Amino acid sequence: MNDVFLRAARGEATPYTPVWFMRQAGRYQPEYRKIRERYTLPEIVRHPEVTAEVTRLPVRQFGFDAAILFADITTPLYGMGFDLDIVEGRGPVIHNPIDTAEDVRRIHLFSAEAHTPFVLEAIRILKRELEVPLIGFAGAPFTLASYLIEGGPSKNFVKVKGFMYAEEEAWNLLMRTLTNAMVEYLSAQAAAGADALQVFDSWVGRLTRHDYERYVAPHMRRLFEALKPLGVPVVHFGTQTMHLLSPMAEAGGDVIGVDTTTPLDWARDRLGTRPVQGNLDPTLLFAPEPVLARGVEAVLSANTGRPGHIFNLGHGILPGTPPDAVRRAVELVHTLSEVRT
Ligand SMILES: Cc1c2[nH]c(c1CCC(=O)O)Cc1[nH]c(c(CCC(=O)O)c1C)Cc1[nH]c(c(CCC(=O)O)c1C)Cc1[nH]c(c(C)c1CCC(=O)O)C2
Repeated sequence: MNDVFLRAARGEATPYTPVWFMRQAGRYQPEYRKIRERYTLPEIVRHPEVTAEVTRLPVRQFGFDAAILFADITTPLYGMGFDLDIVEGRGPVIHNPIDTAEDVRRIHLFSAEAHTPFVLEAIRILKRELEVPLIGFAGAPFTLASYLIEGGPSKNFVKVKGFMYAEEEAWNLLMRTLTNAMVEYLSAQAAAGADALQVFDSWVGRLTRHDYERYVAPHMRRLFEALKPLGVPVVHFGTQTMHLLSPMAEAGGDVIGVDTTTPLDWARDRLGTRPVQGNLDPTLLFAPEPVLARGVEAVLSANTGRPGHIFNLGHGILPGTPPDAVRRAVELVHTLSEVRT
């Protein structure tokens, strides 16, 4: 197996910089769009063979050094009693959002075996066939709570923050409930064979540092503490989180995911030897080749040759990204990083 990704995640020196992209499987691929003509996203996830095929596709096509399990951060929410749809171009929409403390108490206890057996089966299939490490993942409690309380994607996060400020006790119960569910979900993924895990706290950067420390950090600390015995590296990722780098790193995660707005060298200087993942601007994949090459080079040099760098985008691949640019970006990371080490 190609274990360059896992070595970098442990902070070890590697012959070249490993690369994978968040949302590397998706609508920018004609092959994925073809599968989507027959299945909706939740249907793909409920068919382990189809999930395995969609997960493998970008690895085979573009030479990524890791695969990420095809699912969504909303996948475990159905079993917890939420009724939701994923609306194209918009994101998850919850038909029975959380409004009151009473709604929090009604959330069902999550069981990975009972509610997401198809996810575990897809992992087992993939582990038999993949030649690169498989990354399992889950949404972080704050990001999940933001969908559950807002009822869908949000711009200003007024409802979720309003609930957090006004109903602190119910908020903490919700965060504890989501933390326990995600520990159960991620532990089951690791037991099924996932080689690494990523926790997506995509929207946490919209909190002030003070609010993060009060309302989120204690739960994140408990989450990462509970994942430690699994013995697999865990990536902790958020976007627009430059002001949260220290408290997020302190909360946990073996690798810190750095988004586009946080300079990688600045992050590395503050994280010491802790491995980092990131942070090419996803829009550079729409740029002329020399501009893309310059962008890749800039990310590699911001890392200043230190071990423990996993190349990624600063956030997910955008719809409409040309597949050839993805292929070229992977090649550039491999060839340019090989020269430097
Ligand atoms: C916030 C979030 C979600 N989902 C996810 C996050 C965290 C990462 C991030 O911040 O980008 C995580 C996610 N979603 C998906 C994956 C699969 C694996 C991979 O990275 O290749 C992963 C890791 C599949 C998906 N999840 C979704 C798609 C879109 C495709 C489709 O409908 O086929 C895919 C491939 C739907 C989804 N699901 C969500 C959104 C905002 C959307 C996009 C809506 C749209 O643009 O139509 C919620």
